Amino acid sequence: MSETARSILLVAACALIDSDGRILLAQRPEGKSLAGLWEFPGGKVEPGETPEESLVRELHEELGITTKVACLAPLSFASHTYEKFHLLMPLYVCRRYEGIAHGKEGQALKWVKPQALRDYPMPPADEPLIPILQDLL
Ligand SMILES: Nc1nc2c([nH]c(=O)n2[C@H]2C[C@H](O)[C@@H](COP(=O)(O)OP(=O)(O)OP(=O)(O)O)O2)c(=O)[nH]1
Repeated sequence: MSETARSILLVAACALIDSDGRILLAQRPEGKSLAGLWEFPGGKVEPGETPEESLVRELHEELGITTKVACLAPLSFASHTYEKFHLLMPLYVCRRYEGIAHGKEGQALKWVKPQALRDYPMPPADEPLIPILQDLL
């Protein structure tokens, strides 16, 4: 391994879609890395979890909504080198869930039309995912 070798960080993320075809973005809070940027809900996959199980858990913890592994459809992934790690982030689409999303950890949320995604600054890893979502929706 070279001196600059980074470990891979596996993060599962979700494009939650509402009945108007809008996508839910969450703002990263102050004090965290990439603070203020808008991201897809999700988080690190913990040991012993599948990415899908991790997302079902995170969506409940972060947004208070309930969904199922079977309601998560893989769409694409991000693969991006950050300074401290290499992010590998599968992106799922979820259209079937119960409850009303609210920022349970104090984070701002926004339902965004696909054409307006570029109005919300996102982490660099997410950039290539935008046209994929715009094509889908
Ligand atoms: N959930 C999510 N994370 C993303 C996206 N894009 C992106 O680069 N990330 C990065 C930010 C974090 O480094 C990591 C997700 O970590 P996390 O949400 O579980 O944990 P965290 O923010 O508390 O982590 P940290 O930065 O405090 O270490 O993935 C995205 O669209 N959604």
